[in-house]
Amino acid sequence: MRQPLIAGNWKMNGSKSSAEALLNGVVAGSGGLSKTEVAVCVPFPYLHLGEQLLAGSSVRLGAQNLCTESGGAFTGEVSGSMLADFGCRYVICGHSERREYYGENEASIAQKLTRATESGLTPILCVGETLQQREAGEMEPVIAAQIDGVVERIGIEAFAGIEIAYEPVWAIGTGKTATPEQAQAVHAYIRGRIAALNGSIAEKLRILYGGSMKPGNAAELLAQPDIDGGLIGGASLSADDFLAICLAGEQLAA
Ligand SMILES: O=C[C@H](O)COP(=O)(O)O
Repeated sequence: MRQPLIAGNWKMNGSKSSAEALLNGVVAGSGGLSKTEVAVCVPFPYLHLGEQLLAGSSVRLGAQNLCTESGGAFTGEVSGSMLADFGCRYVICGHSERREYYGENEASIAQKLTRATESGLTPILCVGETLQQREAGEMEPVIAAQIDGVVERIGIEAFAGIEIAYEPVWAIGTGKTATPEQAQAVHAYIRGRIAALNGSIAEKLRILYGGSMKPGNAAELLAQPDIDGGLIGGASLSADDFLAICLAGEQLAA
């Protein structure tokens, strides 16, 4: 069985004091978790705080983006090696908000995945369809293109060091969650697509679900055979809610 990964994506939320309280709350409440991996992907300015407050705990630190380049004259950008320098384990790549608002596409996402792995980080590659695409019956081709566009650039072997998050855009921050059956079907589709290229990588690949996962629906989503964790937005801003989701993962992994 794949070890569940519950990763919080704080997005652009918080302040120094709320970040400190949230990090302390997650550390305090996660001490008893041994079967579930827990991570928090914080805004760049709070990485140093995260590095300090997560030290000595099992909670991993992550970031939400990185530059396509490894260093140099790229004003405003942050490199993979800088993230690693602050103790990051994970970095989110290709989140739908970055695809929509910042023009990220398979070419730039593939570069980011390469920069991340070169720096010793584990990328969390986000894929997912919009409501319009789902209703038009284009869900599978959209997801296939998002995966294939990366695979053809970086090779399937790179997926041995990558996590995937399936995030239906229509479920992000909307309170609408994919049903466990809907999510499982897409997760199985993603795993099958990878398995067609490399069965052993597909078997080990963790595919997280993201999209209004909350304490009330986490257990039934995480119980699905191809759902290996969650990428949690809104609910990760409350230590209690986030820890309740982590506990759901822990109980299922037991
Ligand atoms: O990265 C996290 C996802 O965008 C899910 O966000 P949400 O839990 O607020 O729907």
